[in-house]
Amino acid sequence: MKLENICIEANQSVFNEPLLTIDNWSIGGQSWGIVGRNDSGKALVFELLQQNLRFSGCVSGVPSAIATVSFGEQEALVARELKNDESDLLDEFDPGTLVIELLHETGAPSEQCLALAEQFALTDLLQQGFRTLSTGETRKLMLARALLSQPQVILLEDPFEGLDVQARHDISELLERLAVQGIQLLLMVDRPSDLPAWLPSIAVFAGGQLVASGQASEVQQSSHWLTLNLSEAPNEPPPVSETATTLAADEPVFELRRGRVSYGANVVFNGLDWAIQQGEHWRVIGPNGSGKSTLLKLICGDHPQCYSNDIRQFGIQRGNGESIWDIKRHIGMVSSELQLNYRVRVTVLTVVLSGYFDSIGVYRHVNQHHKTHALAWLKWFHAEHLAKKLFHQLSYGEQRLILVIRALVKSPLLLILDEPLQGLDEANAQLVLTAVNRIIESGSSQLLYVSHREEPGLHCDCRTLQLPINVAN
Ligand SMILES: Nc1ncnc2c1ncn2[C@@H]1O[C@H](COP(=O)(O)OP(=O)(O)OP(=O)(O)O)[C@@H](O)[C@H]1O
Repeated sequence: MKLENICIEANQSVFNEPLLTIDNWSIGGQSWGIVGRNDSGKALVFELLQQNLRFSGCVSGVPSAIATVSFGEQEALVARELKNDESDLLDEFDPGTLVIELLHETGAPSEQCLALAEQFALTDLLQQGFRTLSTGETRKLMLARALLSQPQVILLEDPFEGLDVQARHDISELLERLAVQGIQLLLMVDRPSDLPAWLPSIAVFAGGQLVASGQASEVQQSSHWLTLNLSEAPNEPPPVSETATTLAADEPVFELRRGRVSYGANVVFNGLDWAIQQGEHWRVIGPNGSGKSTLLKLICGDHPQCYSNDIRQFGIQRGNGESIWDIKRHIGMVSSELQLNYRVRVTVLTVVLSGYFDSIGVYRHVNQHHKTHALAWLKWFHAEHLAKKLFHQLSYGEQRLILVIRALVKSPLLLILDEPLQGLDEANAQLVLTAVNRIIESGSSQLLYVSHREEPGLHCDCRTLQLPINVAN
């Protein structure tokens, strides 16, 4: 493959800088790592190779059998599933297309589907609906579908995000074997540390240009682009509001007694006794599918089994007539599910403002104080230039950053960050960690942090809850 004299223009205004220019990139037939900041233009390379947008210049030698594993593909599948959602007709939750059907859709023979399901630890989930899968399970399914389509080239956007340590290792090994067998992989990551060591070549994007490309070892040694651009956190503290807790001194922030969530015979957790006391910060860890997001949904009041559990939080015993908003007003939350569900057509500023009201979109009067404060947060994250843009037009990483800001604006009593750095480049990831560290120092929020990665930049004395927990009755 070869790209020559490429220019992709921004379509809003002739005065805009081009979104991406590439003078000459001989991709050849080998595999590449592609790296760059969230706004570097690197994601457009995938669009270009699939001829999904208008460009000038020459793209040659692109094989016809290309498979893509990206957040965009995942969103498209989620949208398709939503369209087919029959929950209203059935008057019960529609779990969506079965995993086995999604594998068969690729046209691959049944035995191949089953063999790949085995390889991706999906065998136990074959009869489960797409909408019930955990984040990591969904990522594995997307990869399996891509492989079953017999591609010559696979475009992979952040393929390791959301995977547990074992799955990361297994899938990296699998991709390496595929590359050796001659399937060409273009593997895009936001953080240079995520580039697998076995990739023979690396291309670096910055400011809408291809700035370095070649043999991995040479680019890594010579390219200052891989370490540069760690924008400094602002000197001034983030605009944290003071929140006074109204809880009695011995009241836990959250308490679950003998917690149990199950789907038919499938028990996610059982006998889980756990409390977040005032002043405590927690990390919840565990492999894909171990129940981390399920637990967070119990805390946020978003899980149907909230009421069959013994939960006390923010001074309220659940099930005593409280409204969901009585719970949510104490919580600021980021998760992949929230990002997938934030589908209204609104500006970035509106998304940030919706953090004050715990809503998707804003349906209440917004006062000037809220606006000024939201803009101060955007400014702190060097993101004020995004304020008037439409949220759904941002890159995946930019969207994640905006949702983190949305969770922070009201300085919630409980700050729940479920993989907050997914899709963020190194600079934005460090900014988020700095903000979280400072919020914790200020004592305004208690942190509940979920991630498969160790983040040395998070300076927090966290207690750890390890899932799964399944204590027999
Ligand atoms: N409606 C449902 N029916 C059957 N199983 C379900 C349903 N909803 C969730 N599950 C299963 O419950 C398990 C726990 O899911 P959860 O999202 O809590 O895992 P997780 O620990 O957050 O995983 P990840 O690290 O991949 O995000 C998963 O195996 C998932 O497939």
